[in-house]
Amino acid sequence: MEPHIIEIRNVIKRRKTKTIGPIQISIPQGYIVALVGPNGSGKSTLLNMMMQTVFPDEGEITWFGESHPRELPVSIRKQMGFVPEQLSSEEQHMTVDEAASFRASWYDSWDGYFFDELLSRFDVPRGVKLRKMSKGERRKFEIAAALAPKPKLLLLDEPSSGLDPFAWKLMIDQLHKVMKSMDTTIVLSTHVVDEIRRLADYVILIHHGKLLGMVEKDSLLDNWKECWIQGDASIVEELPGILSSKQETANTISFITTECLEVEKILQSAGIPFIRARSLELDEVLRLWIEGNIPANVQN
Ligand SMILES: Nc1ncnc2c1ncn2[C@@H]1O[C@H](COP(=O)(O)OP(=O)(O)OP(=O)(O)O)[C@@H](O)[C@H]1O
Repeated sequence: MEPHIIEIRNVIKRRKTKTIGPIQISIPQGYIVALVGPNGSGKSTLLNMMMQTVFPDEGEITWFGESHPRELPVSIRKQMGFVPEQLSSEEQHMTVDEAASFRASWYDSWDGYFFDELLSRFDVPRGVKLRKMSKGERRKFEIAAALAPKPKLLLLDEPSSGLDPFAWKLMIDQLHKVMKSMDTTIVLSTHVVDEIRRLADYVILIHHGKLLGMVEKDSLLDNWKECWIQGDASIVEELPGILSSKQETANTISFITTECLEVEKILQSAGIPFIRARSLELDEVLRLWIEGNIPANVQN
């Protein structure tokens, strides 16, 4: 069985206006997992519970196979990096160099050369206090500082918020690099479809605090397709995962399926070729999933 770096079992967090959970997820080691969902769905709350800056009201979380319901030991925290939604208040009054030496003293694995290289590639001014920086500059500092200790587990809350396109591309490249070279597991919340497409191995979808499931991104893109074949509605009625269909011409019908790989096999054995097939865009898939259409191979 694949090792899991974090396991979340029946976790519930009650907020004033919303309950997040119950949530049950296992994050596989060495992958990038995108946490996706509309505003207020509970992504930041979940990341904060994974970092133990928020405690669940019910359920259990294990890190590297260990449960620490009261306090995460320093030895575990040192293996984790976190870019929260908001910059921590104590660092706001520090310059980049002060904040970096504060973090370097805490993380044994801090790689100062890597940090310096990232800062210069991101073009972050060093002598300025963090609170006086632009939103994007601060974000770039935070990403560089989270990557510098090369953590085993990296939690990123909307990391690209405020980044310009050049910094965004650099961030994507660096996350790939760290993941590959250090076998780092990355969990990131995002609203950016291109970020999910470029980075994620798995997608977790949350809506109104409820977990809708976790699925391999490639399986979503390979299976959720719009297809055109020769035939009529009677053929489509027999196919799995059909969400909708439309008679395009007298003998051409188009349909959307969530199980294209299976559909392809069935049509092949019936000798019916695809005229054309196109993968749905990720945002279309996520919308249809939120509307209650469950992907094949979903884990929940
Ligand atoms: N500290 C808090 N106290 C009370 N309610 C909170 C608190 N933090 C979050 N909430 C509520 O919990 C719900 C989930 O919020 P959360 O920030 O986790 O969502 P999100 O998915 O990260 O949203 P966004 O995409 O807008 O960042 C929201 O309804 C929010 O109002």
